[in-house]
Amino acid sequence: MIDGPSSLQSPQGHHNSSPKVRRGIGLALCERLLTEDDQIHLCLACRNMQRAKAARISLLSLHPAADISILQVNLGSLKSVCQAATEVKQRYRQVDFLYLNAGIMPNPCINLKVFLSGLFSRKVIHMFTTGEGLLTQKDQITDDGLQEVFETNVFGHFVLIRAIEPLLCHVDSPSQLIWTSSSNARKSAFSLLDYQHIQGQESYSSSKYATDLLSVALNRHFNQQGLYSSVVCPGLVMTNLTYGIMPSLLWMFIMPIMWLIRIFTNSFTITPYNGAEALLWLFRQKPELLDPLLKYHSCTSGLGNNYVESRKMNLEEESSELFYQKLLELEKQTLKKLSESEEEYK
Ligand SMILES: NC(=O)C1=CN([C@@H]2O[C@H](COP(=O)(O)OP(=O)(O)OC[C@H]3O[C@@H](n4cnc5c(N)ncnc54)[C@H](OP(=O)(O)O)[C@@H]3O)[C@@H](O)[C@H]2O)C=CC1
Ligand SMILES: CC(C)CCC[C@@H](C)[C@H]1CC[C@H]2C3=CC[C@H]4[C@H](C)C(=O)CC[C@]4(C)[C@H]3CC[C@]12C
Repeated sequence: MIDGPSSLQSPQGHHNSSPKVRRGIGLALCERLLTEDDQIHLCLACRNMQRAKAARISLLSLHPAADISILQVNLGSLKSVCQAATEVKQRYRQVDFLYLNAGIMPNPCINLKVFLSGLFSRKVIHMFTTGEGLLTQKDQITDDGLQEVFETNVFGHFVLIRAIEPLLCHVDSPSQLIWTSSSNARKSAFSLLDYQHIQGQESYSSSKYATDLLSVALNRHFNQQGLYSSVVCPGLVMTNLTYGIMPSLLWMFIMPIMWLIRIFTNSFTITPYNGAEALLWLFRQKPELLDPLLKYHSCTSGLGNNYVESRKMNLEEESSELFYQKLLELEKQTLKKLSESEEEYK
């Protein structure tokens, strides 16, 4: 099951208005998974059913015999997540792989001062690899009263996992959670006291660090029950997310520079196909043999060859446990509030 695989839309964002299709990492992953094994059953969990249907049709055009179903879920709404979980429990007995791919970076803004000073510093490659300190976002509050980036990128996924736990936990045949995190995840952007990132302007960076912490905690709590979690960084990929940072024309303009930078960094994967490398690699691994403290990076060499590199995450296991406990508490509160408001509505 894969959430956030759709992203089929015209470059302007007007659905169905243009035949030009822009793929995200999720859809590229689906194509690569079906090429790897066309016997699998794929369930695409998307917020927009029209885009989900278009994604399904596009996958079927390449793999006509594939078994693909769709499911509606908006990770920014707890009600929708709970409804989706109920539907999953009705449809399936076991989920072998859950790709937690959906993610947002709303209203991004580039800090040109940081960019220019980074350009002439020794940290220039690090800056291009991680985007550290270069981007700020304007977050908003969802109907559940939570920060949108936190709910969409972290908490919605967490509630979904918890709600379908029985389908994921089978000691005799392990299941895998695979999160699309980022090298933009930064410890200093995250605080346990403000884990939703209400106060700062780097909600994306904070949410991806939260993802890394959560994955470590999930391994500690669920490995013995046959559930394993890993995090991936797809590298810098041209998708709706990056086209939200700068207009396509500007990206086109700086593309030759990016090809040049590719000689010095392996993180400019650029295409969704390349970006999905580590996600696909994890599909082939025995989860019991993976180190929970590693992040798996999709890499593309200057000559365009894809490979996977693992790097140790900058986190402490105690913080991951504290964060996990905070999420459990928040889940209890928010689900209680949700059921109370549904009772009231009846
Ligand atoms: N592109 C990059 O350079 C990098 C991306 N990533 C991560 O990769 C993942 C995929 O992003 P990418 O393919 O680049 O970008 P896209 O914007 O193309 O894909 C994001 C996906 O998430 C879905 N989504 C967003 N909000 C919700 C929601 N509330 N409920 C359900 N689904 C939702 C989108 O659905 P819809 O189709 O309806 O918009 C879309 O399918 C993200 O987690 C991102 O943070 C990490 C590092 C770098
Ligand atoms: C002003 C221009 C001429 C050039 C600006 C370039 C920047 C906009 C981009 C340079 C590096 C990019 C990024 C690096 C890491 C990505 C990370 C892995 C992710 O998850 C989301 C996107 C990135 C932060 C991405 C964003 C654009 C850059 C900062």
